[in-house]
Amino acid sequence: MSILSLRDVRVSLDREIVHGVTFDLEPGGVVGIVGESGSGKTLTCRAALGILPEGFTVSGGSISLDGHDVASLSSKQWTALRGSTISAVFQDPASYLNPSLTIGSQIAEVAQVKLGLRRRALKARTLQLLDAVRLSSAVHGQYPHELSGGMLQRALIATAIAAEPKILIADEATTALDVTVQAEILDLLAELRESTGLALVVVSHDLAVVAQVCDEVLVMRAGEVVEQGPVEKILYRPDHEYTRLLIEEHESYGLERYLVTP
Ligand SMILES: Nc1ncnc2c1ncn2[C@@H]1O[C@H](COP(=O)(O)OP(=O)(O)OP(=O)(O)O)[C@@H](O)[C@H]1O
Repeated sequence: MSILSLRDVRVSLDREIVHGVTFDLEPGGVVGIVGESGSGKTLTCRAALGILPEGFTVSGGSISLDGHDVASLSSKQWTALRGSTISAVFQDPASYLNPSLTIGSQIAEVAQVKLGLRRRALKARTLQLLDAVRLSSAVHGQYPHELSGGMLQRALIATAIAAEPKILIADEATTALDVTVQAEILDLLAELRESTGLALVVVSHDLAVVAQVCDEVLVMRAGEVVEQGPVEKILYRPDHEYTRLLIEEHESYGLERYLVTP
């Protein structure tokens, strides 16, 4: 059974902005959403997370999260699911971490609130999470300003997976990082998928990012899904002119690295 299922999801403010998104995410699967800025990728993710900005509503379609129709969830039920079933990391990790608390205490706080762990178990879990995101145990006592951008994104991923969610949404999570660090973070996400069965939704304007980690891709433009299918199909035999344009744009900086001749 799909762990996350969107059926013709529409998001509106005073007018409809996202015009119907449909996909199924299986446990351990990876769905990518690619498209230019403003195409509706983030709003789609926020709808799935139940955190649409003020004034926005899911105006059509349905979202099923771990078997629950989210339209019927109370805010208390939503809060319980967020973190422990579905979690997210966004661009600019520094703004999601508290500058005055150590990284260890911020990871521990999530594990404490969501898993109810106490002192010793909490410390063990925090160190295990740092190890899972390939950060040394020294980072436990460090503050956000002491870490590089790549390390901050790893720390944020550790907080996002602290309560053992089944789904992680990575929305432009590697965009601000240089290419090498970006590849390392994508490798980390792939590793977590392998080792924990975490299902991923990877959002990027960069087709190369999506090609590296995804099974299925949705190509969005101006709130519409213009094309959708297995990553090999989209990369090798795109039907839509806009997808071909995205591929051409990216060939200049190395999309071919991810294209394995079938
Ligand atoms: N808080 C907001 N208030 C008003 N309009 C918004 C808000 N958030 C998004 N929008 C509008 O909704 C549309 C879709 O935005 P969304 O953030 O989903 O796009 P995106 O594909 O994720 O783009 P980006 O890559 O720039 O984040 C855009 O046209 C944007 O202007």
